[in-house]
Amino acid sequence: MASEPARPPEVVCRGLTKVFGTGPRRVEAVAPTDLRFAPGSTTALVGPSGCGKSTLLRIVAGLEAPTEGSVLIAGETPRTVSRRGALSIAFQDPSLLPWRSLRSNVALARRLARQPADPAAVDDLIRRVGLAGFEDRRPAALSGGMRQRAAIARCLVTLPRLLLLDEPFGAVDELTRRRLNLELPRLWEKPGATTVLVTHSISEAVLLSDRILVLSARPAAVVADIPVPLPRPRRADMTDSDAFRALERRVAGVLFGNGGAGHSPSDRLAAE
Ligand SMILES: Nc1ncnc2c1ncn2[C@@H]1O[C@H](COP(=O)(O)OP(=O)(O)OP(=O)(O)O)[C@@H](O)[C@H]1O
Repeated sequence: MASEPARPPEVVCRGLTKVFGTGPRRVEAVAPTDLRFAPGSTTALVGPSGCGKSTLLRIVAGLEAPTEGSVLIAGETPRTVSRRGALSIAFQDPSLLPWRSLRSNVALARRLARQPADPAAVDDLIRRVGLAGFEDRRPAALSGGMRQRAAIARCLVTLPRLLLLDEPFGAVDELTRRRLNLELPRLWEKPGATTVLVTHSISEAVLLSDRILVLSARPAAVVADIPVPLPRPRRADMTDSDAFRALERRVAGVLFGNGGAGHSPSDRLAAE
């Protein structure tokens, strides 16, 4: 990649709240919340379905205004950081432009971030996500797992300092998901981005993160802040270790309130 990336930022959220609608349609999505994400760390947000995880992530991304409170990314607003491509967000639905090739979809991210074209960086990233040879294919000619890789490549091509991932591997089968969980984090861990990830999978949260924030049912509030002191890079065999299993049980215990008994760690968090 051409230029040396800047240091990953600290993210500070103060007194965030989010209320949608008014009167009978009023939905309180985020309770007053203070959050701090350390530079270069990966934090997973887990919580019951509909609790406000995506809303929180969208506020950090500047896509949604908080009702109250503020987000500062190394002292700047999300919009300022986003405008120069230093913040990227990936959604469960990769939303690639269907009429453009894979290469053109990835290259477009740099143009939108007003960064100079860098065809070599685009092709390098496509190769690193395992899609070499598919550069000229349109999204419809790629599998679901390939589209998710493409979306990650599109996110990373601007060298974001803050990476926000909303269920980025949610739409692929379990086997592909496990492979992507092991392969793709290396791409953003090496250059060092501050990363916040929303996931429904407890084992994915443990595998990917340095810290897991467990959120309550709506409105989202942090009910547990759990460090994940497993060495990096994470490897497939770690998921069988006692330390890994103990972390899964701890997260499940907070989520399900019974020590995690009766729930497999890969349970989708469907409780409302
Ligand atoms: N634009 C909106 N207008 C009104 N209500 C909204 C809007 N966006 C989200 N909500 C509501 O806010 C609440 C939190 O939604 P959010 O998508 O943040 O939850 P989530 O935890 O990410 O859910 P899931 O785990 O199912 O993806 C939900 O009740 C949702 O219906």
